[in-house]
Amino acid sequence: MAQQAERLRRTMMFVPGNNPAMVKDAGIYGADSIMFDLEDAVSMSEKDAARYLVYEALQTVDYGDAELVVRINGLDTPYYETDIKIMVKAGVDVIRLPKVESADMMLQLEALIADAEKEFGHEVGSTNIMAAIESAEGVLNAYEIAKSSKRMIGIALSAEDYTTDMKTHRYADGQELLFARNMILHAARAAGIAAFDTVFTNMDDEEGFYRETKLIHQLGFDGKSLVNPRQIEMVNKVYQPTKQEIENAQNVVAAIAQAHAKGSGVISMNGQMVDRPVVLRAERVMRLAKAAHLVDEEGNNIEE
Ligand SMILES: CC(C)(COP(=O)(O)OP(=O)(O)OC[C@H]1O[C@@H](n2cnc3c(N)ncnc32)[C@H](O)[C@@H]1OP(=O)(O)O)[C@@H](O)C(=O)NCCC(=O)NCCSC(=O)C[C@@](O)(CC(=O)O)C(=O)O
Ligand SMILES: [Mg+2]
Repeated sequence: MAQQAERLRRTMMFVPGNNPAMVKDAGIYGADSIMFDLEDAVSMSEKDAARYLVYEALQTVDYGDAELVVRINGLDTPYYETDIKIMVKAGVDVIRLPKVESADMMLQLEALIADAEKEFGHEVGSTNIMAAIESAEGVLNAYEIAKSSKRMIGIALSAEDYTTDMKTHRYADGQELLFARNMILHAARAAGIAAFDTVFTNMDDEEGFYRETKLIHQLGFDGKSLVNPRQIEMVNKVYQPTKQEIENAQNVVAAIAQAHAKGSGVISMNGQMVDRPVVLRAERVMRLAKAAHLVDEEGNNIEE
């Protein structure tokens, strides 16, 4: 079972499952999660080929310590049952269900995954799941979806389909996504799972991508779905803690160590009581700093 809370998922990059070159090289770009797509990036005529290619790649290609996700086809298609079987057989880390509108859909997915885990001798419960919310109904049901299963690692906003459903489209200022982003964030946080923002599809608008990534980082999203490796570095930069944030986090971690050495649960720092949310925030800052190679495994600064 992939580490749920501790795992960083700043970048979850879509890789068209029917593109051999992209599937083979997907691991060289450093995305935290690689998401092989069997759904909307793959035409009807290529569905079997994509499934077979991803099945083979999951078992033969070395993707390093990236989390391996597959977006299967939706429950309203003839493909999803075979997608589930084959991806569980291949040992994928996470199955992402698109166009989710209810908790029942996640329970249906979970039952099919459990059957496949039993069939292929995998530990039942070892495959994580996540939901892509792509419609008004899905947004309104976000909380029930988020808490539908212990396997859930997160929920994601899929704004291309969502804005179509809302009879609008993507604008530069993102006002059309305000409600959906906040609903998905609050649902995920209330359910204790991760929240992922939507893809940004204009490859040439670096400024717009940076602005949108700064906004979703400020709102509290764990990360963003991506469509191109050129976007990875930008997201990692935005999620990189400042020197001051790292120093504060190092002080909190040192204060924890001192308190525990004295057998005390209460932590204080410069006379200020340090409570659980502060400790959790500091631990996340240290994980982000390690991922950005700013500190070593022990949390000590790495001189640039
Ligand atoms: C956009 C473009 C054609 C541009 O191609 P270009 O070739 O111009 O890109 P370049 O930058 O020139 O490529 C430089 C090098 O990177 C390689 N490379 C590029 N992209 C790569 C990649 N993704 N994975 C691995 N490798 C990659 C490329 O092969 C080259 O390798 P090499 O030749 O060896 O140098 C390409 O990126 C692409 O196809 N993206 C994936 C699109 C996709 O998956 N759409 C479906 C998911 S969204 C959706 O469904 C909506 C949603 O559902 C979303 C939700 O649910 O959240 C909703 O409703 O909102
Ligand atoms: Mg979509």
